[in-house]
Amino acid sequence: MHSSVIDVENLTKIYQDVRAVDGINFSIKQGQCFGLLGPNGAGKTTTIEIMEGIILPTSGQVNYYGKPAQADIAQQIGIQFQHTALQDFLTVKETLDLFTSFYSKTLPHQTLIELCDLGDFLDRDNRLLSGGQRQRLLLALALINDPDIVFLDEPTTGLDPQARRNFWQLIENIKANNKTIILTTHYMDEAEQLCDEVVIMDRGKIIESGQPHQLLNKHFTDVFIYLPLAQLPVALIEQHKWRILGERVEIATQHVEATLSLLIAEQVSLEGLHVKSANLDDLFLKLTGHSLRE
Ligand SMILES: Nc1ncnc2c1ncn2[C@@H]1O[C@H](COP(=O)(O)OP(=O)(O)OP(=O)(O)O)[C@@H](O)[C@H]1O
Repeated sequence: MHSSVIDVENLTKIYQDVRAVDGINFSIKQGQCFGLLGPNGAGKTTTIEIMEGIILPTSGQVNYYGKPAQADIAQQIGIQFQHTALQDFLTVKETLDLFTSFYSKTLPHQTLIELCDLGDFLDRDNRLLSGGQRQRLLLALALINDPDIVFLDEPTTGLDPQARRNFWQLIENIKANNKTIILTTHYMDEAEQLCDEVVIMDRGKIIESGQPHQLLNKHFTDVFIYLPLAQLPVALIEQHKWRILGERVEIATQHVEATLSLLIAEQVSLEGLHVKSANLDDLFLKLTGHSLRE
């Protein structure tokens, strides 16, 4: 059996003078949540639309289970698009009925309702759904044909923090069913929470790839300790990199325990102390020199 579900090989897409995707390669394994990250215009949507068979590449190819994707790939995958128009004047339940009629093989409605937590608003008109409810319905529609591979294109953009976290739980539920998930997102906390592996794209190229925590360990050795400025620990700053940020001092250390022990030995108050490791936002900034949300 072929070990990866999807192999993207030397994929390139050129629009007039724009190399939207520029010779990228990656593989996705069964059951992984795979993140495609990058700023606006990096080439993420173009890449997943080629993978979904919606647009053709200029060169290169996408293999599913070791073979070039066939024309009927849409029947085997599930897609949650960024901007799906839902039919007005239909309820959530009627929308499930409508989409069920498009496929020969479908999941029972009760399974979809439980998996995507639709029970509270089944009889509500699509136009009256909150942002989070709408995304949950769109997720159910992406799962309706019980696909093994699910594409989620920025599924939590525009949701409030609570709705985002609720949605993450649904994605975890889908992962637990051994589905392979391809996720694009602007939110680095989301990628860190959900993705087993990520590729970071910029200007059509992959600039880094791997497991989020491996990437962070590879690129960052320092952990940051923050203290109120009034507690500026003189003994400590002699031995560490540090800088003042407004009302706080930031101390960089590679040995958190030793640094904290030193603080305690110096009888520095730990009131208001905060410890932070680098995250994928920091990594992106380091790799590209600009922030992901610019
Ligand atoms: N149909 C098209 N014709 C011409 N240029 C295009 C077309 N589609 C995309 N592009 C260009 O290709 C580049 C990559 O776009 P793409 O939408 O894939 O980026 P993205 O990473 O998905 O961005 P976003 O996060 O904003 O969705 C951009 O410079 C974009 O302007």
